[in-house]
Amino acid sequence: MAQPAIRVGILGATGAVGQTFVRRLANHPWFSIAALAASERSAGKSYRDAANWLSSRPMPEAVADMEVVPCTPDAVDADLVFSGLDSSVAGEIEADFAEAGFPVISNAKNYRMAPDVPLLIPEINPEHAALIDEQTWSGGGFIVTNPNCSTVGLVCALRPLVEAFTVEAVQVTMLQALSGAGYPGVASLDALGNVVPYIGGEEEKLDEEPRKILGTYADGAIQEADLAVSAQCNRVPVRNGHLACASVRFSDAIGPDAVEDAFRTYESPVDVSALPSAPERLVVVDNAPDAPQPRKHVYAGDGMTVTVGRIQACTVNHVKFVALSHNTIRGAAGGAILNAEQLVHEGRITPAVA
Ligand SMILES: NC(=O)C1=CN([C@@H]2O[C@H](COP(=O)(O)OP(=O)(O)OC[C@H]3O[C@@H](n4cnc5c(N)ncnc54)[C@H](OP(=O)(O)O)[C@@H]3O)[C@@H](O)[C@H]2O)C=CC1
Ligand SMILES: N[C@@H](CC(=O)OP(=O)(O)O)C(=O)O
Repeated sequence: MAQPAIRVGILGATGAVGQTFVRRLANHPWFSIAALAASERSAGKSYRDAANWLSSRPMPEAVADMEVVPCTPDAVDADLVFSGLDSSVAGEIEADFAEAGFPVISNAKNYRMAPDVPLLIPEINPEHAALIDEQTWSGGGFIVTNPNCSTVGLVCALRPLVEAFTVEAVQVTMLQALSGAGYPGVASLDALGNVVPYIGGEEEKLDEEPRKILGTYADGAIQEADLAVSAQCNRVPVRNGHLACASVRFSDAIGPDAVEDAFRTYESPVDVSALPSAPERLVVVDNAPDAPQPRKHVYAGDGMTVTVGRIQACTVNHVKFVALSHNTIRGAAGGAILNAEQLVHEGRITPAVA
């Protein structure tokens, strides 16, 4: 299907996540970048001067000379906005845009657990988008969020298991990349040759977000999944890629072969061929004894596929495995762009009529 051109704004465009939005939207087949917005510190400057460009690939020419505008609805002329805003300001600014009638596709944590806000992964819970109809912003806009970057990898691996079996409990140890802390992030003397077993607020998000994502939509609300998750989160000296070392307890004695089969046969409820950012497979299994590794596997499916390996029987729970996801692509900007594609595909976002 030929898609109309949708003009997008990026809130927080100068930040680490904002730059990933810029890179992945620069040549997008449906979306064109119409506005780059950031704080008053950046507004009025060219994007080239305002952004401390972090990627090893060059800044797209088409945005380098665009003027950065403030994060206010009257300064942004677009059909939708992506938000890579710092969470200390995202709550208020995203609300202003929703009030002004914008679809807000947010990567920030502020509204994820709000009862009327979808916490969306199209290949897992596309029906949760119906929560948009429960939102009551005066200007008719809405907010849709994507999960925390560690939650994403874990739930993509859990979804095939929840569909095939009854999952009772999950114990997960996360090894999280430095890029998750943004730039400049963790001090080099803390990061180098070290592991920091604390990421503020992260374990709580992993305990609660999966229950909403894997929950059931009915009559304008989500019934959370009955599933206990206990997480321990560590910052490790890796550039990109969050590794989840998980063990799962089922209601019955499910073994590793059945779990591997569930990963291999999982079919997304949406037609992924219709969505430009969707990978062919949400989850792939790699049975090499030393897979998955951030350096070798993090760009599976252009950073949108989760790689699972080390699937084994567990003597405490039933089965254990390791799942790797790209934290700033599937776990942030790539996931948000995929959400917007799904909402366009469903007809919930359309270009404004001039
Ligand atoms: N890094 C990652 O892997 C992940 C990050 N996230 C989340 O994404 C969000 C952004 O993270 P990250 O990109 O690392 O953060 P950065 O600090 O790199 O970027 C923050 C952005 O917010 C803008 N901003 C800050 N204050 C204001 C303000 N008062 N008004 C308008 N804009 C403002 C900044 O603009 P300026 O440059 O002008 O200051 C910048 O564009 C956070 O909510 C984070 O928790 C989520 C998942 C993964
Ligand atoms: N806390 C995550 C990144 C992040 O900002 O998460 P959230 O989107 O939930 O605020 C990490 O450190 O890897």
